[in-house]
Amino acid sequence: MTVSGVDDLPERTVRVRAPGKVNLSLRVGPVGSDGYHPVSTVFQAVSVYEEVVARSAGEFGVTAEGPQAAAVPTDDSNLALRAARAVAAHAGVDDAAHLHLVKGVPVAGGMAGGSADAAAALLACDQLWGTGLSRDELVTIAAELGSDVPFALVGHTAVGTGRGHLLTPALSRGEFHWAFAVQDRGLPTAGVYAAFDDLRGHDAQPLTDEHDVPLMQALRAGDATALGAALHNDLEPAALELDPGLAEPLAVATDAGALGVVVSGSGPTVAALARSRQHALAIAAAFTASGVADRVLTASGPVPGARVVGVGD
Ligand SMILES: C[C@](O)(CO)[C@H](O)COP(=O)(O)OP(=O)(O)OC[C@H]1O[C@@H](n2ccc(N)nc2=O)[C@H](O)[C@@H]1O
Ligand SMILES: Nc1ncnc2c1ncn2[C@@H]1O[C@H](COP(=O)(O)OP(=O)(O)OP(=O)(O)O)[C@@H](O)[C@H]1O
Repeated sequence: MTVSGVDDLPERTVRVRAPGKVNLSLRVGPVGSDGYHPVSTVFQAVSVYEEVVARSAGEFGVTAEGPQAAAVPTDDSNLALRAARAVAAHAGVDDAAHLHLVKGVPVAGGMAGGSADAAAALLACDQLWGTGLSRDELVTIAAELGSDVPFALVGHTAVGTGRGHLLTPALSRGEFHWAFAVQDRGLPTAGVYAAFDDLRGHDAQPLTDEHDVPLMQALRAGDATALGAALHNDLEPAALELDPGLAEPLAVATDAGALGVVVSGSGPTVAALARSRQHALAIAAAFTASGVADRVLTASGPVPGARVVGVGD
């Protein structure tokens, strides 16, 4: 309801939804002097969501709900809180906000759940405080928070270069269906990159973009079979080195007829590409029946990036 004379006031509660991601391809070059690895990656946003509810408050704070909420830090290291503070600092806002996170994306699962929280918090606080930051300003702040945060803002399908933060939208036709094997145990992203260095050492090849031509063609054609054959993750051997049990969900998905199966990002979530929504449910059932996942999810992609889904008192 709008009350005459106060409709210019910033709203007191803003709800934003942001998606998790799968790296359809993730190619990693030799580590740079800044400790980061150059990557060439193709992101797809999938219909597994984080929701952030931001409301005006006397001081900054964060709470979380969801199956793995206990694993989410509520101190200043929380990425959503850091995003809110970054908006306040950037726009010179004196207000604070409380953020409530409804977590649907696995925590420390390689699907960028914390990054989705950060992207959602950026958008929510911008709206809450009426700071009116441009898309470019939001993307710049996002890249300072983490390599995966810009993609959670943008969504759909995109090629990521640099640390993964420099995005170019990519064409994709139709809808792809996924089943995910989720583990309660997480894998630390920095640890997986370090294991990659140990395995590849100085043999990591400089990046070229020629490897992903078949994958990009498959996306443009909406060809799930070709996409399945083109899935690739340079971090997968490192994730398997740290968590050898991941071989099991990879094998179960293959046996269940997945078109392709890959560790998602830095893992440990395993992503299986299915022929249809029904087939995704069947692969998820196979994960459950064989006891190789603590939890299963099914989803489709691509989907849009962070979006305001509710504003109120
Ligand atoms: C594995 C991916 O999810 C694939 O999209 C990303 O590369 C990780 O992105 P992220 O979780 O947003 O990672 P950040 O928070 O930026 O970095 C966490 C740590 O991962 C390592 N890191 C991250 C990105 C990158 N291109 N090279 C790296 O070596 C660094 O040790 C860094 O300190
Ligand atoms: N809002 C948040 N939600 C979850 N974890 C957070 C959050 N903020 C900070 N963290 C910390 O970051 C770590 C990684 O969390 P996240 O769920 O983003 O991992 P991820 O999905 O593997 O990330 P990525 O795929 O981007 O590498 C967690 O273990 C936790 O300590």
